[in-house]
Formats: sequence, C-alpha cells, structure tokens
Amino acid sequence: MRFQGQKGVPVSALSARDVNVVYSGRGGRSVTALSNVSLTIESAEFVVAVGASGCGKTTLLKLLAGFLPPSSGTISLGGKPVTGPGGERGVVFQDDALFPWLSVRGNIEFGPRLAGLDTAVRRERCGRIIDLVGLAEFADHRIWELSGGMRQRVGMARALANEPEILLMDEPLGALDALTREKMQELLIRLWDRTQRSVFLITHSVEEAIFLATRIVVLSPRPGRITREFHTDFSRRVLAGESSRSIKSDPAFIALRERVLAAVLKGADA
Ligand SMILES: Nc1ncnc2c1ncn2[C@@H]1O[C@H](COP(=O)(O)OP(=O)(O)OP(=O)(O)O)[C@@H](O)[C@H]1O
Repeated sequence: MRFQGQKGVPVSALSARDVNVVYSGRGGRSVTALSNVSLTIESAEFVVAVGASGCGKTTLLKLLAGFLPPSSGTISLGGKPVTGPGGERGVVFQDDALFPWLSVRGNIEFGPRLAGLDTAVRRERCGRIIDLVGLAEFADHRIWELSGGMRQRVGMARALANEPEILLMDEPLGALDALTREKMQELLIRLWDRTQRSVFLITHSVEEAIFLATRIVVLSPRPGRITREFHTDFSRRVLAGESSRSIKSDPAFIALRERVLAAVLKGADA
C-alpha cells in the first residue's frame, strides 16, 4: 500500500518541547498535568507512553493532536508549530464514535469524502485500507453488526484513510478481551510496518507497551513528567513470524517487563 512514509521518505517528526500544562481546577486550585515535558517522535518510530493514572498521558496526546494548547512550551510537526488539529495526525480513542447509520466502508470513506477526494481515488484508497485491516468481508456491514475488535479496526482504518503521517492512539485496545487484544496488537504491528507511519500510543498495560513499542516513555504524576525511557524491538520478532506467546514468555521480555513496571511503580509512589 502506498503511503507517504514508504520507500525511505521520512515522515515529519512530531515534537513537544519544554511543555507545561496547568488546568484550573475546582475552587481556584490548579493542577499541573504536565511539567517540562520534551518528547520527539521520529519518523516511523512506535512510541508507547505508560504511567500511573493521572500522570498526564491523555493530556500529552491531546497536545500532540492539537486539541489542547500548552500553557507554555511548543508543539511542532516537521519543525512547524502545531496550532490545532490537522490531517497529518490521525487520532484513535478507546471508545471511538463510529457512525452507526453508515456501513464499515461508509465510516472509512467519511473523512476522504469530506476532504472532497475524487470518488474513484477514495474508493480505491479505502478498499486497500479495508483489506489491510482484514475487514473486506464486512465492508458493507453496519457498525452494530460488528464485534468490539472489528469496531476498533474500523476506527484505525478511518484514521488511516486520511493518510496521516502519524497515528495518535489513546488506549485503543483497552476495552477488548485478552484474546482479541493480542490479535489486535499483532495487527497494529503489521499496520505500523506496512504503512511506515509513526505511532504514539497510550496504554495501561506494560506488557502491551513492550510488545508494541520501539521506545517506551514512562510518565510519573504530580506533576506529570517523563521519568524513564526504554528502547525495545520485540515487534520485529512478530514481523519475522514468531508467535506472540513465545515472545511474551521469553525471559528477556519478562525481565524488561519487570524493569518497566518498577519504573512505573516508582513514579506512582513518588
Ligand atoms: N479538563 C481538565 N480540567 C482539570 N483537570 C484536568 C483536566 N483534564 C485532566 N485533568 C487532570 O490532569 C491530570 C492528568 O490527567 P490525564 O487525563 O492527562 O492523565 P492520564 O495519565 O491520561 O490518566 P488516566 O491514565 O487515568 O487516563 C489529572 O490529575 C487530571 O485529573
């Protein structure tokens, strides 16, 4: 499938630099959700953020998406300031609001249709994406006829249909049962590999983070900040054909899981 990031053409780096976010809370009390956070998601990286509840993960994603301006600091894409949402950044949430009155294809074609893309180009592009997420047989089904895992595939396909440079995902697999979740993790790795998009993903599962990421960032609360980073490449083994079970039970995987977990718990206690 043709995407801007393929054949060695780098997609733009998305950066947060010295970012602070202060929310005004109830009774005049303010909450520092993020303090001096700097993070650059380089071309074709798969960055996963983990951390205790309330450490600012979603706030960071909203900044990168352009949904929320920082109180201070800058967000930039390819060196240009981000001042709002944009088609270069596709966003996927856990409970993505799909349009129940449209078919799978209708949902996926919605963005390109709104952007005024020529019908033939739109059909062709969305057909390829439907194949890529394994929904070809269900293209004409309504959303209410799909399982939870299939709906998440539609959410991802809908984001990909706008050909973003980077996918921003907030707990996309959080609501799925364990078996479906593992299958979707494998699909995410294949999507990342095939499309060469950069990905920024939030999860509460340390195991999921290690399985998916090329880089894990650990955030700690009060105030929210990045405390540790880990580089990992277990997803390469998925792409090489090794089974998820074999990878997740590898002593090297388990050892890293304990190190990342210790970093998360240390931050949560601080
Ligand atoms: N709109 C808001 N107004 C006031 N405070 C907010 C707002 N949004 C988030 N907060 C606070 O900012 C902090 C960071 O919240 P955020 O949702 O970014 O954390 P999170 O790590 O994504 O949490 P979780 O893992 O529970 O989803 C929390 O203390 C939260 O209560």
